[in-house]
Amino acid sequence: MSLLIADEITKTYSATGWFRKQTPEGKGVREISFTLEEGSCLGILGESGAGKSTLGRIVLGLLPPDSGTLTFRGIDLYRSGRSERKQWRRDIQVVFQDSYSAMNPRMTVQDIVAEPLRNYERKSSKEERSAVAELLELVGLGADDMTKRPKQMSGGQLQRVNIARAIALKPKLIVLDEPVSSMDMIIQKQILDHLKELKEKIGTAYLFISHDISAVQYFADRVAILDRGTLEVRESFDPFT
Ligand SMILES: Nc1ncnc2c1ncn2[C@@H]1O[C@H](COP(=O)(O)OP(=O)(O)OP(=O)(O)O)[C@@H](O)[C@H]1O
Repeated sequence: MSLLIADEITKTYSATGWFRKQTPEGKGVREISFTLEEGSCLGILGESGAGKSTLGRIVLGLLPPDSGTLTFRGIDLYRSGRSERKQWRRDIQVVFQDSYSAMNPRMTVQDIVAEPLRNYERKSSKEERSAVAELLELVGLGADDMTKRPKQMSGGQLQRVNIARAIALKPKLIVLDEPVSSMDMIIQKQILDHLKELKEKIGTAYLFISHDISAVQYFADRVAILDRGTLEVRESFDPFT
C-alpha cells in the first residue's frame, strides 16, 4: 500500500475584493493525482504560481481541498476523526524555505528542537537533552549549538535546526517546501546530501517542492511537473522534453 495517495484533488480560490483583478477565477490546483511510497522522494517541480504551496498545504492538513481524497497510511485524511488527525500532524512534518521566520527568535536551539517532543512525548529534562543532542548530531550540528539563538546562526545552520525539529518525532513523511532555495550552491548540496542520508537512516519519505530543476533532479526518485495547477507525474525525467 502506498504511503500517500492523492486522488483527483482540486482546490480553487475564489477571487474576491482586491484579489478579483489579480486572481482570475479558478486558480489553485485541479484534479491532482499521485502516489508516494514509504521511504521514497517525489519531487514536485513548478514555476512561481503553479500551485506548489497550495498542494503542500493540502498535504499538511492546512487547506481542505474542494474535492478529491488524500489517503495517508490507508486513512482518508480530510474525512478522519480527531485522533487520526492528531496522528497525521505527528506523522507529516514540514521544512519551509525561510528557516528564520519558521522559528521564535527568543527560543534557544534546544527549545526549538524539543518543541515537538514536548507536545507529543513525555521526557525528563535529561532524556530531552540527550534526544536533542542526538538530533543535532544527525543533521551535522553539535551539542554546543543547543544554547544558541537563531540570530547567532547562519541560514544553512538554521535550516539544519529546522530539519532536526522536523525529524524529532520520526515522521513518515516530510514536506520540503523549497528547503534550499535561499542558499548558495555549496550549502544547498550539503543540506540535500544530509536529507538524503536521513532518508536512508530513518526511512522518511519526502515530498520535495521546488522550482529548481537541478535540485529536484539531484534529490528526487520521481518527478512530477506542476503546471498552472495541473500535475503530470513522470517516471523518468528529462528537463528538455
Ligand atoms: N489565498 C489565496 N487567494 C487567492 N488566490 C490564491 C491564494 N493563494 C494562492 N493563490 C493563487 O493560486 C495560484 C497558486 O499559488 P501557490 O502559492 O500555490 O503557487 P506556488 O507555485 O507555490 O508559487 P510560488 O512559488 O510563487 O510561491 C497563484 O496564482 C496564486 O496567486
